[in-house]
Amino acid sequence: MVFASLLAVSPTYIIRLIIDAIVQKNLSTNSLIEFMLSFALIIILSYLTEAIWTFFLFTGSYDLQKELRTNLMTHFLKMGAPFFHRFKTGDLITRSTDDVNVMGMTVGYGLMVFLNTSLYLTFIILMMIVTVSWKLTLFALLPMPILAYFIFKWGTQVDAKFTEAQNSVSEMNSEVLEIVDGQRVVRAFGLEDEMTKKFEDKVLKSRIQNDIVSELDSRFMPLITIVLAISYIFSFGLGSYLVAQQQISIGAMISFQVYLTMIVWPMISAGDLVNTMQQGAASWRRINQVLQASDNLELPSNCELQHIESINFSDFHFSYEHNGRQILDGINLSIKSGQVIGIVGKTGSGKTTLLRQLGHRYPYSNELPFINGNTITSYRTFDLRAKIAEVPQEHTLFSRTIRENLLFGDSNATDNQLWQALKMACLDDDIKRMKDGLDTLVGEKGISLSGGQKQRLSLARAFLRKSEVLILDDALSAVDAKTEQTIIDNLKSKITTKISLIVSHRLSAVSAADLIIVLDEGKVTQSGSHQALIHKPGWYQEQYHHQQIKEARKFDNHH
Ligand SMILES: Nc1ncnc2c1ncn2[C@@H]1O[C@H](COP(=O)(O)OP(=O)(O)OP(=O)(O)O)[C@@H](O)[C@H]1O
Repeated sequence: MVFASLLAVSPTYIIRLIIDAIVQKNLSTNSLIEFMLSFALIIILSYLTEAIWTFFLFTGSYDLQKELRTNLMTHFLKMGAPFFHRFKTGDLITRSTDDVNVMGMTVGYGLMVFLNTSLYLTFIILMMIVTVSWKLTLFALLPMPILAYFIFKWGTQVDAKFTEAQNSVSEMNSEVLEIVDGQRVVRAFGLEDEMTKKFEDKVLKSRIQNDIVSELDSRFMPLITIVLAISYIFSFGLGSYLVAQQQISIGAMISFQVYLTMIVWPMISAGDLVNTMQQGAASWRRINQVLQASDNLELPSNCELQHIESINFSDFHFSYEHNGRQILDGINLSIKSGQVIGIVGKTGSGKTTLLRQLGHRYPYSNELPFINGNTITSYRTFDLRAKIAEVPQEHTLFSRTIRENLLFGDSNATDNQLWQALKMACLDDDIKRMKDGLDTLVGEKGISLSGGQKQRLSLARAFLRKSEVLILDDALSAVDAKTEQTIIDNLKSKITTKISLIVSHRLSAVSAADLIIVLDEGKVTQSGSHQALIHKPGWYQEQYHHQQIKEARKFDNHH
């Protein structure tokens, strides 16, 4: 790098030697050829040294990008729900792509410009002082502090404005994801124009923010040109005077002007560098903000959880936000190994929340659930999650084959085991009918499967997990009553899971449970077996009659 900068400033010195030789009339053909050959050698060496160090610098920048992206992904995979409430998906995508690119640019291009500019400038100024005149150099550099002042002033503004611009890109990306994700609803409700308008507003906002950054950026170059023009005038005046006074040669004076011309590029780069560095600082803060963010679920406990024998909730309260509305309000529930528990109740009564908190999805409020008589937090979170298989309301399927989706449940499962799980979830016949069988691609989020098929695939995946606790959160809502019954029977007879928790709006799904609890506004209002509950006045009985009438009507309509 030092060598490259030295090479870059040396041709001007050769020019000076040639001019002085011409003026002194002692330029021989041989020395002219020597000068020319030196020029050629310098050009070749300059090319080689620059190419080599630029390559290494940019390789380093790509390494940094790789490292950052891997760190971000590892962090995302460790984080729980509160983290994803704080950062939207579009925002996380922007930070792991755009901001990482800016960081790479800062380290690669920025460092290159920084080293190049500072070394190059130092050498040019040294050459001005040593080979021409320190007085002339000082005089020529007098206007530079003005430049430094403005570069610093505008540079700090770039940081703030670029952060805003990146935030607006994050917002825009989140909007794209949401619209693409919900495009069916958008079309079904005829909201295309409205959504387009909303999106245009976001794009416009992002554009305005980026325009502000560009406007700040565009101020640097004209200022540098003006400051350098002043330097030219100063140095030309004093330079001519020094030549007239015979203090410096004409060659020295001309080479000084060439040095000044050479300063233009590093000065412009310096302006650009400030801009790049400020953008890099803003992006680094945005990346670091995500890397430092926690979901507040990390616990110091190190106790190994070997088996789950019992689960207890004792006067358990919970709210999502600190001091927020009580979602679970004094739950008492004892579950023993071998039991199937049904959880029913009005929508929004806290069923999903209760199941989530069994897996420590959100930070606990005050009380903690107990596993085997010990507080849940005394066990390693990893162990706890490994023992629980969950089929949530909103199933997640990956844009891969049916086989690959199933293997998420157990990566070592044989095809035979996959078929067994599919059979238990009553999906085997559907898959057999598909041309590619287990190798059928399910499309993004399982788009090529029906609602019921998606549910049953998630179910089969959970069956493969060989967990000790199986949670079905309204996981059978999209299958017909007969299939539902077969699945529930399989669950009771064929699956080795010790504890099953079934949330359902259809009472038939929980009728075979050992214990059913009815939740209402976070409280257990009724509990008992299906038989006991249908004979007790209350929500369960009302719901049972209501659903029976509905089933009877459906039956009549069919016949
Ligand atoms: N992540 C969350 N942050 C804040 N509040 C939430 C969150 N999830 C659910 N809630 C609130 O908690 C309450 C209980 O929701 P929950 O999903 O547990 O009910 P549910 O009984 O499972 O409902 P459904 O039968 O409709 O699925 C609701 O009022 C809901 O608005």
